[in-house]
Order: sequence, then C-alpha cells, then structure tokens
Amino acid sequence: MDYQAVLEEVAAHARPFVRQGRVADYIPALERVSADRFGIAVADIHGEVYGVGDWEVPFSVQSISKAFSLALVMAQSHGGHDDGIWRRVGREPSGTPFNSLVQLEAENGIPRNPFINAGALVVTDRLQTLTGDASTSMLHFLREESGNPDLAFDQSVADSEAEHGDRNAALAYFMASFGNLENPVPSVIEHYFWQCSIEMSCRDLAVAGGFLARHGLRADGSRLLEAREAKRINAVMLTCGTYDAAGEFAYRVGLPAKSGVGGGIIAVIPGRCTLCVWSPGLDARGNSVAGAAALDHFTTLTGWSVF
Ligand SMILES: NC(=O)CC[C@H](N)C(=O)O
Repeated sequence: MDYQAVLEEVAAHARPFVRQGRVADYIPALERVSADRFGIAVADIHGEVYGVGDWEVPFSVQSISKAFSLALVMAQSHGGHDDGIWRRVGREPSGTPFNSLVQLEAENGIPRNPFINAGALVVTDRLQTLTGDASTSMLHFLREESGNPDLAFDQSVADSEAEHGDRNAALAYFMASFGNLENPVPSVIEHYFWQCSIEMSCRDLAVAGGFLARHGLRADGSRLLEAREAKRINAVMLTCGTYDAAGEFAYRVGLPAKSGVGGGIIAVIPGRCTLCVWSPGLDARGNSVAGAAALDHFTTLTGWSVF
C-alpha cells in the first residue's frame, strides 16, 4: 500500500470540509485555534509513519486521552480480572451527548461507557488510585509510546477547563454521591483536565496508539495488554468512541475510533495501522467534520474496515 499517495488523495477529498464545522468554544484556549488546519498521519504496525498537511502540529488531545486512560487502567489490572473497572462503568453506547448528566441518576451513578465524560472520570479516578498520579503517568506513557520526549500539558488549556469545569465537577460529585469515586472529587477532575490538555500531533497520536493495532504490544515490543484486552478497547471505541454519533461513524468509517473536541480523531485498523486525523471544525456532536470525511474516504479508497 502506498500510504503517502492514499493520504494525499484523502487530504484532497477532505479539504472542502475543513471550514464546515465549528471550532470548540467552551473554553477560550481552544477557541483561538485556527479553523483552517488539517493533518492526517498513519503509523503502520512496524513503526513506519506517513503524513500529510498539519500532521506534525500539536493540538489538544481532549477526549482522545480517554482511550489511553482506559488502556492504562486495564494494563494495570489485568491477569484476567479487568472486571474491576467494569463494575463501575458500563460498555454500552449512551446515545446522549458526551457531557450529559441524564442517565446517571437512573443508572445509580454508573456511567454508560468509559468514553463519555462521566465514564472517563471514573477511569481517571481508578488510574489515580493505581498510580498515585493519573495525569503524569499518562504523559509519561504517551512520551514513551510516541517516541516524543517533548510532549507536555498545556497549562492554559488545563486552567481554562478548570475555570469552566462546572459540568464535569457536577458529574463527578454526582457519581461520588453514589460511592463511585475512590478519590476526592477535586483531585479527580484536576487529573482529568490535565489529561485532556496534553498537546500531541497526528504523528504523535498515530504512533502512540500503535498498541491498539498490534493487539496490545507496545512500541518496544513488550506487552501492554493481552490481545483480548486490546480487542475490547477497540470494540468500545467502535461502539462508543464518537459519542452519540458512534452508529453513524461505524456506518461511514467502519473502524474503532476515538475523537476529541480539539478536532482530533484516532482510528485503528487492527493488525495493520493506526491513523490520526486533525481538523478543529466540529459537528454538533463534537466530532471533527473534515476528520470524519477523511477517515470515511480512507476506508473507501483502501477497502479496509473491520467489517
Ligand atoms: N469530547 C471531549 O473532547 C470533551 C473533553 C472536554 N475537556 C470536556 O471535558 O468537556
């Protein structure tokens, strides 16, 4: 496969969609990002990386971090007993927006899945218990997997998230009232905001997500996850990774994917490669418009999907 040629064609196809979405404006630090950006990268399972456009420009990973925090929690609790976390968070699509509160009361403080905010807060809480420092352990992991030692938190994004974080705080306090958090709410939301604020490029994310395509093997060949655990994360990404658009995304793209309101989306082709696309303009559900168009075109051109 001539990845470079495919990416060029995908980028040409996606360009007209770049200005169609709306840049996230719930915090000033994200609102400042130029809507014109577009980049896409592919990392194959052997470590070769290809990219087009703004593929080396760092952006705010936001909810893409939710896939990595789940992987880290599963990696620390495996040996056949990953049900610890699954007693506290479900694995069903929510059909509601990523920051919705409505299901939590009826479902006793157990979030539908780890990729909506409530679920990610529970996962971060678990990671905090397991590591003593959830956000730093994720940053270190991402530096190692991406091979980029310069990865860092964006302090202005993290501060801005905290300043405008009433809804996430409400989710966390509500779950705490059901006994579904182990650590104090202020510390859980702080680590969650730091994780969201990590800046990475398409290159960094495609490479760092390689273990999902390598059935759980890390970049250095050591095992992070059992093959069945990697399979499970991919399954939850497919069904829940793009929030209340996951059905539409599976229909159009047919790949496990995780999006973030920074405009990034990672997608996995198990056994082959990991992709990351970035364009800040979002649709009403918080997914990158040009990013979705690019992944749609990529799977159309290559004929690769999990189906
Ligand atoms: N969908 C997202 O990327 C949401 C992340 C964002 N920081 C929030 O918590 O609201």
